[in-house]
Amino acid sequence: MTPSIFIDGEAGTTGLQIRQRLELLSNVTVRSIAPERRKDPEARRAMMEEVDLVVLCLPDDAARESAALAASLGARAPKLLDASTAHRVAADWEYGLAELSPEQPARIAAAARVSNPGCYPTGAILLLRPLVEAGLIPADHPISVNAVSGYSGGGNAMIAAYEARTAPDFELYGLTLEHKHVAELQLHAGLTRRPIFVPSVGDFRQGMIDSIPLHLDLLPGRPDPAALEDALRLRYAGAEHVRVVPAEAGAKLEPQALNNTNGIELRVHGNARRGQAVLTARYDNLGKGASGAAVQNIGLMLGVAVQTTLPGATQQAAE
Ligand SMILES: NC(=O)C1=CN([C@@H]2O[C@H](COP(=O)(O)OP(=O)(O)OC[C@H]3O[C@@H](n4cnc5c(N)ncnc54)[C@H](OP(=O)(O)O)[C@@H]3O)[C@@H](O)[C@H]2O)C=CC1
Ligand SMILES: CC(=O)N[C@@H](CCC(=O)OP(=O)(O)O)C(=O)O
Repeated sequence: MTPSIFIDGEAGTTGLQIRQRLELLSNVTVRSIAPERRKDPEARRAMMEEVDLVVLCLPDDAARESAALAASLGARAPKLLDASTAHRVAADWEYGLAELSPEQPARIAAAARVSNPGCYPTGAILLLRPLVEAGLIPADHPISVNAVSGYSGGGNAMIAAYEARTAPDFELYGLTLEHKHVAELQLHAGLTRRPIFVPSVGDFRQGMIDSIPLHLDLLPGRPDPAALEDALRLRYAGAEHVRVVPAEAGAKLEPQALNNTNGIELRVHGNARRGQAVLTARYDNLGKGASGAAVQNIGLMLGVAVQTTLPGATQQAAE
């Protein structure tokens, strides 16, 4: 029998994108409840009892409630994949970033509860963790992450505001330095010092860039940009969805090139003479930043082959 999946919150931005990707597969069945009962705990609990895996695409509090509903089923509880921020630093949930380490795919496959990574932390963690592990960046180094997202990152409410033309063309936010992604970014990048994180959102639907400036003369051994790029290349050799791309001199970077794919491009833009570098990660906030990664995790958790890119997406070398 093909494994079955219930998406709790399937009408939301992330839920819809996961559903679109799962509809391409013949080796899983997606089950739904009547739209008018989507917030009814009894209907959700009954559906949870019948499926192999539940994907939570809900606001954080609703995700916690839904996880508790599933736990109340005891031995009949399905596997859970949570797309919200609620469980990303919880010790009893596995972190669903398959490229976190060579062991992570097997850990995700074996876990009953997996939290899907946040959109912004995905790029920053993939850039920083290998460099911290290689000793090129000390764990307590002061790190700043600047990022820009398409407006779909703010879910249905932000999409409606941009489409009604009532939102600004571009704005910085998170300026209290308390953004919900910082704890996750710090933990999974392996940093002991809390990074500064400055997100921003612009008038385009989807696409994301994280960028991390570095003064190379403050790093141990004063590495040149090529040493950073080599470490990333070594770490992601053979990774299906991560591509380390040489930065071209004078190149510009726009955020939408990988939209609807599950790919991510990492670059080291360096100036050896100035002893400076900027690390960048470019991806789709709804792809590798959310639903693409979720479907990748579903494949691992259910042991089935999946397609993580939407049809019609520009085929990227990263895929
Ligand atoms: N957008 C993005 O780029 C990303 C979002 N996420 C995460 O995914 C989660 C969902 O976000 P997103 O899809 O953007 O949000 P949306 O606002 O687009 O969708 C949320 C969905 O959840 C439903 N919902 C809300 N409360 C309940 C409840 N108590 N019971 C059942 N359903 C409920 C909403 O229904 P209704 O509208 O009727 O209230 C809506 O359909 C969030 O935790 C977010 O952090 C993760 C990665 C990226
Ligand atoms: C533009 C925008 O508002 N983005 C959201 C992040 C997206 C999100 O909530 O998703 P995850 O935590 O699940 O990745 C924010 O900054 O809160």
